[in-house]
Parts: sequence; structure tokens; C-alpha cells
Amino acid sequence: MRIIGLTGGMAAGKSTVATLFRKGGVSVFDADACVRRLQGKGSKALPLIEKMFSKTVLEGHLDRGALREVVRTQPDALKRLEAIMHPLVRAERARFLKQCRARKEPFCVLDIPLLMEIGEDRRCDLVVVAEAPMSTRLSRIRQRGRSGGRMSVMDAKGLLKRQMSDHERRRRADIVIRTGLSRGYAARQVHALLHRLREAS
Ligand SMILES: CC(C)(COP(=O)(O)OP(=O)(O)OC[C@H]1O[C@@H](n2cnc3c(N)ncnc32)[C@H](O)[C@@H]1O)[C@@H](O)C(=O)NCCC(=O)NCCS
Ligand SMILES: Nc1ncnc2c1ncn2[C@@H]1O[C@H](COP(=O)(O)OP(=O)(O)OP(=O)(O)O)[C@@H](O)[C@H]1O
Repeated sequence: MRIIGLTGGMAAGKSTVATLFRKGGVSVFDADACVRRLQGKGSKALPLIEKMFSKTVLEGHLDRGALREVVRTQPDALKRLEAIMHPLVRAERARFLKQCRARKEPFCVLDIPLLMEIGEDRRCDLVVVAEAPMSTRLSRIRQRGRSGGRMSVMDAKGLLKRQMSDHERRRRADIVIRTGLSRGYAARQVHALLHRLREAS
């Protein structure tokens, strides 16, 4: 089975590209969704988060706004949060790969925002980067923030600093999908890639 790593900066359009792969019949592991699942009610991570960051769990639910605020204002908080989340995400990822192998799927996608930062790209057979200009991404983040519940540009900037530069990411990519233009254009690039992968397998 060939493992396709999918990554990109914040609001570049990874999830949109991942959906296109899914629609093309490919199994996708979504690391952000996995984090949210692992932080859900009754999850393993919640008691650990509650112990480390007081007042971020209310009546068994994670208060994401409160946790975002902690991450933004406490210098080492994200590192400590990652130390809780990353081993759990790693275990889920291993489970996903095992299931795909058991189903004898020819390839699968790992959609991981920090794919390169954690060195997981080295274990992928093909690394795909979703790329849109920073100005486009910031306006998408602003729009999402306005429609409620999501992080503001100010919150995002702290996380963006921890993500790899676009230049470095592009250098380590095998394929770049341009996601700064229309969705149709992104779809055509993914379809062409899937076609090539299927021809080669
Ligand atoms: C910081 C948290 C609470 C913010 O939650 P919120 O719902 O507001 O945002 P969401 O999870 O949708 O993330 C928004 C954007 O930030 C990026 N991001 C999230 N965590 C990180 C991180 N540790 N470093 C860099 N970027 C990150 C995401 O990929 C996404 O692009 C949450 O992202 C979290 O628990 N992060 C730690 C786990 C982690 O490292 N996740 C990255 C994928 S493995
Ligand atoms: N051509 C395009 N390709 C991908 N996304 C696009 C495109 N045009 C607009 N968008 C929009 O950009 C926004 C961000 O996309 P998406 O959620 O897929 O990004 P992401 O990289 O997964 O974000 P994050 O890592 O912050 O969760 C969405 O609202 C999406 O609809």
C-alpha cells in the first residue's frame, strides 16, 4: 500500500483536498478531526487536559475557546498539550493504516497539518502539499472566525509561527496542489493525480 501524506499551512485547503480524495474512493486519516474526537466527552485525553489546564473542561466538555486562550497566552502550553495529544493521535493513525492494509487498499491518505514538523513525511511514499498564498489564507481564517466558534487571526498567528514556512514545505513536497484559486481548479488537479496514481498501480 502506498501512503500519501497530505499537508499544508493553516487554511490552505487541506480538508477540501482530502474530501476530493475521499470522493475519489481513497481512505483518508484526518489528524485535526482525530484530535477533536480524542478531546470529546468521555475521551482519554480529557482528564489529562483538565489536570494540566484548569478550567478548560466544564461538565465533561472541553471548552475550546478557553483552551485556545491558554495556548495563546502561556508560552509552553501548546508543547504540553501536544505531549498529551500526539501519542494518542499516533496510535489512531497506526490503527487506520492497519485497517487500510487489511482491506488491501492500493493507497491511502494521511491528512496531517504537522506532517513535516513531526518527520512523518519521511515515512510516506508521496508527499502532497496544498498551497495557497498567505494573504488568501489569512482572509479565510478571518472569515471563519467571523462565522463563529473558530479561532481569530490573532490566535492563528501564534500557531502559524509553529508551522513550517511555505518555502520549506514546498521544497519537501513531491506534488503541490494549488488551492488559492477556484475549487474546480483544485478538483481537476486532484483528479489528475488520482488518475496518474491508478495508472501506475
Ligand atoms: C490548539 C487547539 C485547542 C485549537 O483548537 P481549535 O478548534 O480552535 O482549532 P483547530 O483544531 O481546528 O485547529 C486550527 C488550525 O490550527 C492548526 N493547529 C492545531 N494544533 C496545532 C499545533 N500544535 N501546531 C501548529 N498548528 C496547529 C490546525 O492544523 C488547524 O489548521 C487544538 O488545535 C489542539 O488541541 N491542538 C493540539 C493538537 C495538535 O497538535 N494538533 C495538530 C494536528 S496533529
Ligand atoms: N480552491 C480552493 N481549495 C481549497 N479550499 C478553498 C478553495 N477556495 C476556497 N477554499 C476555502 O478555504 C477554506 C479553508 O479550507 P480547508 O478547511 O479545506 O483548509 P485546511 O487547510 O484544512 O484548514 P485548517 O488546517 O485551518 O483546518 C474553506 O472555507 C474552503 O472552502
